Amino acid sequence: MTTRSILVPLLLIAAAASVIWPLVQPMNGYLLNLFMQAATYAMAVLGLTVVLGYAGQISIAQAAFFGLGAYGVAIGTTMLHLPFMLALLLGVAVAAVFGAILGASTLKLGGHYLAMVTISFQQILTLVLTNWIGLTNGPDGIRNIPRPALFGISWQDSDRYLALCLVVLYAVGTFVWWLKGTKLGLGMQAVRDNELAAEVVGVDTYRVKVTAFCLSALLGGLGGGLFAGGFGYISPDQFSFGESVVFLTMVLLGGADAAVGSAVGTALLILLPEWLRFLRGAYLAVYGLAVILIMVFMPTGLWGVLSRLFGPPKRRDHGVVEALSLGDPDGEDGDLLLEIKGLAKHFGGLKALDGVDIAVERGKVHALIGPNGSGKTTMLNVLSGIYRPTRGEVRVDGVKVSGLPPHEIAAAGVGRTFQNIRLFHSLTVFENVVIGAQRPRNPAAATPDQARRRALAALEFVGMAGRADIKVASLPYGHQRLVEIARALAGNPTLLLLDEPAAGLNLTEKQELVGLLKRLAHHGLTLFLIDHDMNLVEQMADRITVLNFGKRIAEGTPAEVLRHPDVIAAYLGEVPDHAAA
Ligand SMILES: Nc1ncnc2c1ncn2[C@@H]1O[C@H](COP(=O)(O)OP(=O)(O)OP(=O)(O)O)[C@@H](O)[C@H]1O
Repeated sequence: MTTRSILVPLLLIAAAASVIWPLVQPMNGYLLNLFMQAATYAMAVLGLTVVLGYAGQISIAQAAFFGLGAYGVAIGTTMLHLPFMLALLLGVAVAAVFGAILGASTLKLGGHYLAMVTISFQQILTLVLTNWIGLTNGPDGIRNIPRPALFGISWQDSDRYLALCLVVLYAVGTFVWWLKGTKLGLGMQAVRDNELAAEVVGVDTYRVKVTAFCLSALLGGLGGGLFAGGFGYISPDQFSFGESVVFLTMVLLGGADAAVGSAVGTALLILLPEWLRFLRGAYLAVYGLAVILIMVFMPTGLWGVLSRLFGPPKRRDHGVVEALSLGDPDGEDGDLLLEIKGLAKHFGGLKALDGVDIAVERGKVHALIGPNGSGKTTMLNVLSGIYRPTRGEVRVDGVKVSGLPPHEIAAAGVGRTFQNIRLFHSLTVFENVVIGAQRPRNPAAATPDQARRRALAALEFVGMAGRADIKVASLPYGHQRLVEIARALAGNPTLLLLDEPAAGLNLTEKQELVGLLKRLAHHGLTLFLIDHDMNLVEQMADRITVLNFGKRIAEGTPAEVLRHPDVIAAYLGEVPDHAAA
């Protein structure tokens, strides 16, 4: 029996006991307040687990959303005379709508914009709560907020109301814990670990970030609404910038990427001031020092450290490994799969691609070569949607994809790997590949179960199924390269773009890679690859296109191209006679 298998029932028993306890043994007012605050705060902190822990987006306005929920309940019950549950719904909806507007308007920008905007929003909300006296009663706050009558039971009694809050908290905690393993949750973690790679494997990163932010605001609103009912009185100072920092500290202290971490962090930051009260004047300094020390020495939070003590998670039984279906069963070999016409990409005055035409037949291996800086990676970035072309058109299977965002190009069946491997480093090998399998419109993975089976089949194909439950960051470089290829294959691409797949591999690894690529070609998958290793290119390619200074200078079979005088000149840095003439 593992420590983990003991821990889960223990947590369940503790949760059930904490709900039953206030019902059978009334608590004194001090303890009730402490527990009420912890339970409602923990809901808001769980919201931060979603937005910060899972999706990696910094929000410093959780107290504002908590306040919106609280004022929703306060105004709804005392001024609009709505039933408590309707007022709670109102508060939660207002918080979620503000979350959606704020997220949708800032998350396109990326970087630290969200943090900056949330700080401003937090400050503005505090000002509105303080100064819009007609609605909020200003600094005096709102009193006599009632509690609900639900299921024919009155929850006026504080012990009962606490039990209700705890039930809601555990439901929220279970939801947040469950969310982590869902398609959406894995998408959030992919965004957090590597946003560009997430887009390229088909995650609509903008939608995922806005959803995470909106969910976080909603949970903040829910916590705030129940807080208002719990204390019966609210005022603007309870929802200030300082409180947002407290929420943020709670989630970081507990461990941002686990639901249990939020509970641990909240409990600690609410209890710590009580435990340190005997220090009187020195209390704040010791409190601050304790928080700083925990953060410095436990960057993954208290739960991160504790969960490591329980040992690595059990290896999961992923079931029977299926054979990986590859290629396009509906397509005819020899059809044009990829058509690139007059493609140009300019960076200011630099013409990285300058009117390139390439046609790739279905089921063939097409290589793109050229000296350094000739535009190869730019071509792959345009094909996968990372760059919008300046001019020209790209069609895959007859469908125009140029100008689409990367996740839509992935959905059209274009997979890719990167020269500098881009994996989701904090996830396991299996999770990385499942995210690949979950790309939109993947015919081989319509359900979560099919996606898992597809991921396992892809891992088996590249020889990594035995390492499925290992954290990808702990793998050697060559294996990480294989996982990246498996992630692309799991998405069932009709066209696979490989950006220097042999880069950084030793000789043995290169030979294994050639074997793998040959198996892919044998299965009829169309490959479009860049590599500097001419040996690999010659072994693999049916046709080669050569770029120089963003222009196509040659195309043909390997034998034709590698003898071409312009190609030899481009690689040797000479100007061919006819060009000089
Ligand atoms: N984002 C960018 N902004 C400005 N210039 C860029 C950008 N990306 C690429 N370039 C320029 O475009 C040209 C082509 O670069 P690219 O990386 O596509 O070449 P490459 O053939 O892949 O080179 P290598 O073989 O060294 O990887 C280079 O001059 C490069 O400096």
